[in-house]
Amino acid sequence: MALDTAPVRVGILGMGTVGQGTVRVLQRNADEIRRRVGRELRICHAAVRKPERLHGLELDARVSADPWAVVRDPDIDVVVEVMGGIDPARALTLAALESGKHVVTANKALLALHGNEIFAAAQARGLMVAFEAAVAGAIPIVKTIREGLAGNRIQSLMGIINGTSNYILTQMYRESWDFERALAAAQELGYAEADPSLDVDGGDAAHKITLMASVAFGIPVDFAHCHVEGIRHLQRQDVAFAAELGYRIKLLGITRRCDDGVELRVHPTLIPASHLLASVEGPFNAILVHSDAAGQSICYGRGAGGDPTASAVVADLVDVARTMTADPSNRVPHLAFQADALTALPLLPMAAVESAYYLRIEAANRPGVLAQVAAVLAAHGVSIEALIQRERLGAETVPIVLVLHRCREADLDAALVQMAQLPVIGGEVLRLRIENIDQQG
Ligand SMILES: NC(=O)C1=CN([C@@H]2O[C@H](COP(=O)(O)OP(=O)(O)OC[C@H]3O[C@@H](n4cnc5c(N)ncnc54)[C@H](OP(=O)(O)O)[C@@H]3O)[C@@H](O)[C@H]2O)C=CC1
Ligand SMILES: N[C@@H](CCO)C(=O)O
Repeated sequence: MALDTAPVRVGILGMGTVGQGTVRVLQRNADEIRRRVGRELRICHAAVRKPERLHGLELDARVSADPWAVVRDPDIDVVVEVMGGIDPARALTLAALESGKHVVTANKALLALHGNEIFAAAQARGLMVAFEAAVAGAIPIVKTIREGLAGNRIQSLMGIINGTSNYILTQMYRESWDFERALAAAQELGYAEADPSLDVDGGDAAHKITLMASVAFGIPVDFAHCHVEGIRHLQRQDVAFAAELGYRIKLLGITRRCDDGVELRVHPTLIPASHLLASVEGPFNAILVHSDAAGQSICYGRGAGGDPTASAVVADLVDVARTMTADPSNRVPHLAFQADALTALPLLPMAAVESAYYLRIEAANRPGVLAQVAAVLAAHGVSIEALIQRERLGAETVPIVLVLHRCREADLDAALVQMAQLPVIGGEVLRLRIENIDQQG
């Protein structure tokens, strides 16, 4: 059969960081891409709300202020959605599919919340929704899981998947900055989302781990059951105590297949300082995959930025261009498993999770306190592995840091409720989870 050599006609929604990066990469590598695909990927129509922000980018395409003009353009084969947000991105994506266009998107929030609806609409029409750029920027983790590890039973994924929070935690460790100063620097450097609470409160990482869990385990997208904690409440002293104990604190997205279902969670986590993930610093991302045949694999790279994210957008465009004329049933399924083989495994509540823990307790500076704390923990079957207590001469309260052996989170929850009632405990107890990565799957 002769190869179709007509240009693939691309419409693009949004011309910000990722949109401009996509145009740059398509222009810079046009020859290389054409050699790979056998045809040109041509941006024919772009939705640009503020042309003055294009910084001299030359766009040889029709330009409309209204994104609907791109979606309704009958001369477009693929729509790239890099506007972000839910509305109108959701309606535009569904309308693009309705009118027979494939979609490439970097919008993790949209897919984490509305992915099931969007993938079903695409499936019903034999169209592709490609989303490599939505997870960990340049790192081809979706392709790795969906295709490279397709022969494996995947057991767990654990990733540093938010560059902003990783940069903040790195600066808190390396420079002893407090959270606020590190966040301001991350914003200045352009790592943070338009709304940085998505980065520092864990929402962005939760969107990404939710999508990865679906691709790894063949489950529908279920953001509502993802447990999410961010890093706002961490203090410099926690980063320092963790280092003293031989750990680094990272905001991790974790998903793990267990006997009773699937764990899906994002929270700051202590990991051994000697583990490869601990050395992932600044805005970089890395994902550790445990699978039965391959064992452990790590993917590392730039999780954000115009050109790195465009790398993933363009790779998706190449995939779409290569298979748009193929029988849809012969394409790689959106979520790695055939749509009728997705299984809604139960997503486990945090109470059912087992973990080791770090506790920081602000306690009265007087004898007998430790004994009371230990007694409460023991009453709930929770045992202490290590302890740091600093003398502060004359101070009313002192921090006590405990490392706890693995226990069920429900047991620790019950112990913390009881501990909060001890008159010697001042303020909230900080609880962080510890993943001793090398020792568990
Ligand atoms: N930046 C990054 O490193 C990464 C981003 N992503 C995702 O990529 C997407 C885009 O992010 P990014 O490029 O950083 O965002 P930007 O804010 O830089 O760009 C978004 C662009 O879309 C435009 N836009 C938004 N709404 C509309 C609308 N209704 N009509 C027309 N134009 C509109 C904006 O215009 P205006 O300027 O007028 O508001 C802006 O030019 C998001 O989903 C993000 O989560 C994914 C991975 C990495
Ligand atoms: N704000 C995100 C961009 C990439 O999704 C981050 O910091 O990782």
